[in-house]
Amino acid sequence: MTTILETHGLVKRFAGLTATDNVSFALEEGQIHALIGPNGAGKSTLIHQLCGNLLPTEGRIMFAGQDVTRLAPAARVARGLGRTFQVTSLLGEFTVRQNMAVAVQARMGRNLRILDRMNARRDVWDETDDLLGGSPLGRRADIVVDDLSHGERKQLELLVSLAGRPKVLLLDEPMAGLGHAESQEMIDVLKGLRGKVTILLVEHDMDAVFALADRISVLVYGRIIMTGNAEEIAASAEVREAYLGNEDELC
Ligand SMILES: Nc1ncnc2c1ncn2[C@@H]1O[C@H](COP(=O)(O)OP(=O)(O)OP(=O)(O)O)[C@@H](O)[C@H]1O
Repeated sequence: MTTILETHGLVKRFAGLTATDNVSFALEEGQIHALIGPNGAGKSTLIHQLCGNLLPTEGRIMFAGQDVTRLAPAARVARGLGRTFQVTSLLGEFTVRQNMAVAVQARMGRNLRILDRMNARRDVWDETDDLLGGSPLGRRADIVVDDLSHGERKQLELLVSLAGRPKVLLLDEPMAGLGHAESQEMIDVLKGLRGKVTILLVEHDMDAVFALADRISVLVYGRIIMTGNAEEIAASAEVREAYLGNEDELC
C-alpha cells in the first residue's frame, strides 16, 4: 500500500488548549479512512491543518511525498489535495450543469468569465456530462441550484470537488443535516468513489462511517487513541469508553 497523506507529530495549540496532540497518521492510497471522535476531540482542527486553513504549532504534513506543512490552501488544492465546502461556493442562479461546467473549466485553468464563451468548449461540456451522468444529480442537471434540496446541494458540492480531479478528498461531515434517505443516497455516492479517489472522512453519523470506512481512526482530546477496521473499532473497550454516554452511536 502507498501512503499518500501523512502527518508526523502534529501539534496545534490554542492559548492553553492542545487541540491536536502529537498526531501521526497515514492515509493509504485508494482507501476511505474515517476520523471519528466525540465533540471537541479536534477533528475539524486536524482537517483545517491538512487543507492549510490552520498552521500547525509543531509537526509536519506530507502529501504525495512532499512536505506541504506551510503551503497555502490553494497550492494544496492544485497539487491534488481537494476538499468539499471549499472557498468556491455554488452559484445559486446557475443550473447544476452550469455549476459543474464552471468547476471543470476552472480545473482546466481557463478564464472564469464564462458561460457564454463556454458554449464553444465541447471538451468542458463533455466532461461535465460524464461527471453528471455517473451521479444521481444527472437527472437534475437543468435545475438551478437555488431550487435544489439540501442533500442535492451537498452532492453537487462533492461533484464540484471531483471536477478538480483530486488525489485525496477531505470530507468534513458530508452527512450533516441530511435526512435518512438523503444520507443513504450520499453513502451510495461515496461508495461509488471507492478506489477512484482517496478519502479522509470526518463524520458523526456512525452508520455512514461503518458502511464506508476501510480504516477508522479515533481522536480523543486531540490524540489518536486507536486506528483499525470497523470490527476492531466497534469491539474496542477504550473507544467505547471515549464515547461514554453515547455508546449507542457505536452500534
Ligand atoms: N480557533 C480556535 N481557538 C481556540 N480554540 C479552538 C479553536 N478552534 C477549535 N478550538 C478548540 O479546540 C478543540 C477542538 O475543536 P474541534 O472543532 O477541532 O473539535 P471537533 O472534534 O471537530 O468537534 P465537533 O465534533 O464538535 O465539530 C475544542 O476544545 C475547541 O473549542
